[in-house]
This record gives sequence, structure tokens and C-alpha cells, in this order.
Amino acid sequence: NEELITLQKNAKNWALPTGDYSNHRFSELNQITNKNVKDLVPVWTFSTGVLRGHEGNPLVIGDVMYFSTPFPNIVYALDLNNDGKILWKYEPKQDPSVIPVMCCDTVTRGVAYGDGKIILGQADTTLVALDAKTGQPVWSVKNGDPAKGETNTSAPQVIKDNVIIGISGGEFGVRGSVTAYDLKTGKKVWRGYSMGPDSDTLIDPEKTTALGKPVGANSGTNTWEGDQWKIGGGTTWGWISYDPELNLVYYGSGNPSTWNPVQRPGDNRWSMSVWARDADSGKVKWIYQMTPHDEWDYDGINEMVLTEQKIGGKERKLLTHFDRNGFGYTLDRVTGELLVAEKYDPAVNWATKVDMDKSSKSYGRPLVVPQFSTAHGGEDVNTKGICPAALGSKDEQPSAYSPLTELHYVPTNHVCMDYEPFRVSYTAGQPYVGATLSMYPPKGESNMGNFIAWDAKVGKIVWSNKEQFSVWSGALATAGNVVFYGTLEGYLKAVDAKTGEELYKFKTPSGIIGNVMTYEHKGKQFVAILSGVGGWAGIGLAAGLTDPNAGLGAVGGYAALSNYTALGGQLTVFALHGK
Ligand SMILES: O=C(O)c1cc(C(=O)O)c2c(n1)C(=O)C(=O)c1cc(C(=O)O)[nH]c1-2
Ligand SMILES: [Ca+2]
Repeated sequence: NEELITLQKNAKNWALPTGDYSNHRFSELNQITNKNVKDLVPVWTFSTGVLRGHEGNPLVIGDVMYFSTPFPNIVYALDLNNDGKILWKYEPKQDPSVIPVMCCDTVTRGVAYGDGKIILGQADTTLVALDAKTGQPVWSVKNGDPAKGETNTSAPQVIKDNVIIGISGGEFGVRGSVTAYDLKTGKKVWRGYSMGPDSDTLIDPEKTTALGKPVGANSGTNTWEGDQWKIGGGTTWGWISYDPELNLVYYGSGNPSTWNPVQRPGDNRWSMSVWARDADSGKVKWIYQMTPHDEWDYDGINEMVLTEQKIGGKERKLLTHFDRNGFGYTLDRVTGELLVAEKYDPAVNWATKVDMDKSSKSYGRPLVVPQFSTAHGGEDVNTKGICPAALGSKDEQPSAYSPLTELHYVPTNHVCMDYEPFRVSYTAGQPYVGATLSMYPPKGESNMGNFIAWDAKVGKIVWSNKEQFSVWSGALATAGNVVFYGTLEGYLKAVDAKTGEELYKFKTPSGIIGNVMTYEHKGKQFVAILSGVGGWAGIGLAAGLTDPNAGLGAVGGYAALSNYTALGGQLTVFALHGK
């Protein structure tokens, strides 16, 4: 099935949740440029009728735009010939008891397209394929069980004849996995687990490698104590990348469960890792663990950006990943060899660096500062001043990459935390968190976010723009040398790709945690963004919490968001004035 390879090459469309398989979020369209972007105006808008956090971005295929809302996960098909007239609407029936099982708001990161179908991953883990013309369900399968803490927020990715989908629930003791279903029928093709053997798949754990070295006869259960790996997290709720030449699928696994590190000694493989699996068989090619024995909730699920750039005079197939732990990693995506690991937020203090000495026992591992080790502190001890906070220097909000500038454009958080682990016992479907957090901007600073340009070949920040709040929106880079992103206050912003200079802003009706996308229709370039504040940063607002420090994930500094924005989903579509 080459359909999507062809569709993603035509810049008029936005055919994949990730824009393209490389996760560049770069568009060849160049009608809107750094010279004329100041003339951008909203041309039509659409209210989604749903509150809480609107993540993800619409797809555009031909004359139709498709997107999904947060719970109840309504899918809209809008007519681009008619300013977004509704062609069809699909509203799944879901038990609302799934809502409290979602850790970080009722978000969804969008739908996928393939073979004339729109694929939706519902919050309750039902994966449903809709006829793209009519919105009628063609098939549906259950990928997990909310009664066991399993939910879904991520966007599926269609690769060849399969739909690939991850799972959420790292805060509920879920055993993370990625599953491929047949695009035509919904039949399960393979499943690969993050913890323990891939028993119901074709994977040969003998062949599993880490840092290019064989791991041995088991795939990592020996880095856990007893059976803890069975409720060990490592969920897979991020963006999925694919290299058609290598036929490898790339994604990340999240935090080990529980957040209390004292309860799970060992490296906790393969939580917090980058994965490369064969797209057809699911077989593991290589794994690299960023944060062995996590003590801070630095989920490793952020997007894998696939580029071809020169390192040391040699053109290489690279994978760049901005991890929650604050390091920007560049690996060789053929072998998993680690090439660069540098801090992309100057505030990062929990580790001094990643050991790059190949002859060292700790090669590839972060060198942890004992003062900021929450396991070292122990249970019921509040370890203070750790940077970044559990939200990470970046969370799920995807970066963009321009092959023209060879720069990555990264929405970041600039937030620190106090972390107090406590003992917790496991009950299926109940939170299995085991730590209390409070989060705040770094000492002496007031901005909680930066939007940066990053050179992944050397691991350096090229420019950085301050934002009052975390930048929780996905970025877009274009051939017009413009970079777009949204802010939690609700601004859509355009900046110059080379210098970062702000060229345009427009305040949309609610805070932005969606990803900016662009498409062409009838010879005209459009830019579209979903507003609707929420997600982890906006959960206090989204869930109506009155105490900004209450509950899982409420963030002190974000209480001020309610001075800028209220809830409510809206799509805003922009074009050049008078064009
Ligand atoms: O471990 C998990 O399974 C899991 C799932 C999710 C999710 O599905 O949204 C988030 C997290 N963890 C998480 O740690 C986190 O910071 C987070 C932020 C958000 C968001 O959408 O704003 N989701 C999640
Ligand atoms: Ca998590």
C-alpha cells in the first residue's frame, strides 16, 4: 500500500497525523512567506462544541478536512469547498467512566487516513475505521480495557497495510504495548510489549539489542524485581514515525510504574526508550533507553524526527528526539548508535550529562546528580528544585524540522519541581502514581516556556524565544521560511525560521495545545489550528480544579492561565488577506 507515501508527498494535503512519516511537520508550500505572513487573517472558523483539551491537528485529503475532538471523540469531516460545512459527523458511544482513568485530560491527538477510511482511536481504546465518504463504521476492535487502566489518547498511524496504535496508562500500572491491526479488516497482526517478552508476537528477544549490543535471552524482565514488570508502565502514547526504506517503525515508551522509584529497583527496561521495530513483523531492531530507573516521570514518548544530515562530514540517516528528561538526542536510526545528547533547556539539573564514552560502563546513560535523585532521597522525602519538572523540558507537543535551515523548532517547558515518592499498592483501574509533585518556574525566572531552534548535528540552541507559559502546541515549518506555533494564552504565532523574529500573532478564542498544520486548496495556502485549552499543563482549568496544587498533575504556575483563556474547542483557518 503505497497510497500514503504518495499522498504525503503532495504538499496540498496533510495526509498523516504527523504530516509526513519523518515527523518533520514541514510543508513545501511557499505562498505564505516570512515577508507576507504579517498579512495573514482568519478566513473561517468552526466551533467543535466540545470543552477541554484539543490536541492534534486536522488531516486534509483533497477537498475534505477531518479531525477528532477530546472525549466524546467526535469526528468531523468538513467541506473545504464550503468554508467547513459539515459533510458528516461521527459520535461514538463511550462510557464516561473512562474519563477519570485518563491521567492528563480527555485529549485525543487525532485521526489517521488510509484505504478510504478514517481511523479513530477512542479514549476507551476502541479503534474504529470509518468510511471516509460517509462516516459509517467499517470495522472496530478493542485494543485495551479501561477497567485495567488502559485508555487511548494517541493518533493511530497507517503504515503499509496496517494501522499501528499505542496505549496509555503509565499512571495506572498498564503494561505498555504497540499493536498493528490490518487496515482492511481490523484483525490483529502483531503486538510488541515494552516490558517482558513479546509472547503473543513474532519477536525473538535473543535479537533484541541495546546500544548495538545483544541483551541476551530475555528482553529485560531481569531489570525488574519479581513480577513488577507486569504492571510496569512503559506505555506508548506518542507520535509514530516510519522509514519506508528501512521498513522500521520508531516510537517511544513512557514512565515505569509506579512513580515511586523505591518500589521498582533496577533499570526498568524497556520503559523510557526509543524503539525501532520492523513494520511488518513487529520484530525489534534496536532499543535505546534514555532514562534507566526513572525517578522523575520523564516519559520517553516524544516524537522521533527522522532526518538526513551530515555529521562528521558524513551524510547519515538520523533520528532526533527531544526527551522529557531535557536532553536532545541524535542517533543513527539504522543501528541505534548514539551520536549527540545535549541539554535543550539550560535549566536541566538532574543529570550533568549523558556519558558518551564508548569504553565506559555507563555509556549512553545520564550521569545523575545525587541531590536530585528521588530514589536516593527515599520514600516520604520531598526532593526539591529538580529541573525539569515531570512535564519534562518538552511533553507530547511535537517539534518541526526544516530541511532548508537544518534546524529543529521545539516547543519547550521551562519548569522545575519538588517530588515526594510514597508507597502505593496496585489495584486494577485505580491510579498507581506513588508521588506528590509541585511544579513552578526555575528560580529567579518567570517564563515557563521557550520556543527554540536547535541544531541536532551538534546539540546546540540557535535561538530561543521566551513565553510566559509552556509552549504546549505542535510547531509547523514551511518552505516560506516561516515557523508557526500556538501558546497556552491562545495566540497563533509566526516567526522567522532563521532568526526567530516574531512576524505575526493572532489571539484565538481559547488556549492552544493543538498542532499547526497547512494545506493548499484551489491554489491558495491555508494554515489551520485547533484551540481549546487543556492537556496536562491546562488540566487545572480543564477539570475545574479550584486548588491549583490539587490532584495529579495540577501545576501551580499555570493557575494564572484562567486570566487569559477559558475552555472551548474551535478550529481557526487562516489565509493571506486579499489573496
Ligand atoms: O504514562 C502514560 O500512559 C501517560 C499518558 C498520557 C496521555 O495519554 O495523555 C500522558 C502522560 N502519561 C504523561 O506523563 C504526561 O505528561 C501527559 C501530558 C499529556 C497531555 O496530553 O498534555 N498527556 C500525558
Ligand atoms: Ca506518564
